[in-house]
Amino acid sequence: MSKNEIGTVQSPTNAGPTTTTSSIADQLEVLRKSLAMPHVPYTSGVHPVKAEDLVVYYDVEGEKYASRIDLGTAEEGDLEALASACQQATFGVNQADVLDESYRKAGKMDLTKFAARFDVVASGLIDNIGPDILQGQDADGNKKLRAEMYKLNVYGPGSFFKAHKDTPRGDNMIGSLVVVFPTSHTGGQLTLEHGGLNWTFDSAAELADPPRTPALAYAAFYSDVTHAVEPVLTGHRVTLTYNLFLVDESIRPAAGHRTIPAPERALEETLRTLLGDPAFLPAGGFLAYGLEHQYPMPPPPEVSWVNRKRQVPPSRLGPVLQMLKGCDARIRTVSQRLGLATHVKILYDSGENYDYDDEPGHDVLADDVLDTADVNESYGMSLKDEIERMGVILQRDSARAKELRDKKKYCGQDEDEDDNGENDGGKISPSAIPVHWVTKINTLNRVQSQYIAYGNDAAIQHVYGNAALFVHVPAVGVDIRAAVEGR
Ligand SMILES: O=C(O)CCC(=O)C(=O)O
Ligand SMILES: [Fe+2]
Repeated sequence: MSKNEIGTVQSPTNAGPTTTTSSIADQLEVLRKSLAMPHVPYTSGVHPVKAEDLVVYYDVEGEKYASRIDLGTAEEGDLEALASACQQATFGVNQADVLDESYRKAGKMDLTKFAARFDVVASGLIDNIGPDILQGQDADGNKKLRAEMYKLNVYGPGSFFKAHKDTPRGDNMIGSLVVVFPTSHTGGQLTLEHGGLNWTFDSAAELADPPRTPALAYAAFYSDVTHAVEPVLTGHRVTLTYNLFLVDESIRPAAGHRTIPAPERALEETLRTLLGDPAFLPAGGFLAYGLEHQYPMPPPPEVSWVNRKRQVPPSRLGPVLQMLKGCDARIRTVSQRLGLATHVKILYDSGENYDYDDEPGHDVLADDVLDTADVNESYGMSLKDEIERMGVILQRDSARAKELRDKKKYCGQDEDEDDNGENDGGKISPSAIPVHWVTKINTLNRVQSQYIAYGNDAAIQHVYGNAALFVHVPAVGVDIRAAVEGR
């Protein structure tokens, strides 16, 4: 089954904005209807994990050493051993733990008795369920979902848990998460009820068909959802349960109380000064930085054609921005604090594949690796023109022009003293974006694409680009600059 998302499974039959809502009353009605949309108060699915995530170490009463079970490969005998190391599960009634096998029949292990290798954060599960459970509450970056492991449970044949709501453990508890290991069993479905609607999550069936190991089944639901575990018919159903909390990041002593290290402070101060200077990029532009660290770079994107239009997928460089390290990360952190957007982009020199004197190129900035597979110079296409068409042209500041001059010298090309590389013989487009290169671009994060070059024979050649960090500086007068200037 594909992931079942809160709020998206049931489609509204009686709601949806109308096109001719003229009065406030009409608008309020639309609002009401949208609030009355049936809402699915849980999210569930199957989550792939690493094989070692299925290992659990556990205590056995009277034994000095822990036992180990691999729940990806465990056989009945192994599972029976785990079950017999459990205590009888209780449930909460009026703040007391009650043992009643007519209400709940299952084995439990407290946190002090076992260690599970599965990590709800590192496995990505918490990130997977987060958006469904948070429903945009994290939009301002302040709210986060935190999962606290609670118990390990074993439901052998005939085990069940009748309908209940979980005992809230703290004001900020928002729900529960159940993770079901892929041990072979039937029955043990989780049934859920909320607002008069019912759902069933058959984790055993989800895990078995098609068999997807190593994987875990999971269900996360809000605290006000009544739920039950149907009787297990065969085999053992082994689960980890977690309490889910909504934590307010803004009151954590994180960013606010962090002592800003001197290099970061210095960077921030300089940037502020620059932004406050009306002569600095008055019409806006970029501050550009060579990347200090290496990151995984994507291959050229899969471009498709629909109705003769090139369909370029969204840039895959966004994730790199989340992984920046060291100095690269510092640039982004500081820029972000000043309200400036940072991007990882690819810089191409559109003249790089040519003798520079014949075809002086431009610096071309692209949002992703370029797909030049359709460029065939023997059909009269020019790689240079195509690159310039696929990106935006940047001006070359004096630092960049010098760098190119040095490179040319190094490569043994004739150097024209008058050509400072900046204006490419006056041919640079007036719309070229001004850039200040703060640190030199390098080839640590090089990307390559193929094209067909025209020579004596048409031949496959490569075109290279290099990733760098670009901080967008708005024009003087834009709010961000005004705000920064005012400090
Ligand atoms: O195992 C499940 O699916 C749910 C367990 C449960 O409801 C609980 O432990 O409170
Ligand atoms: Fe429960």
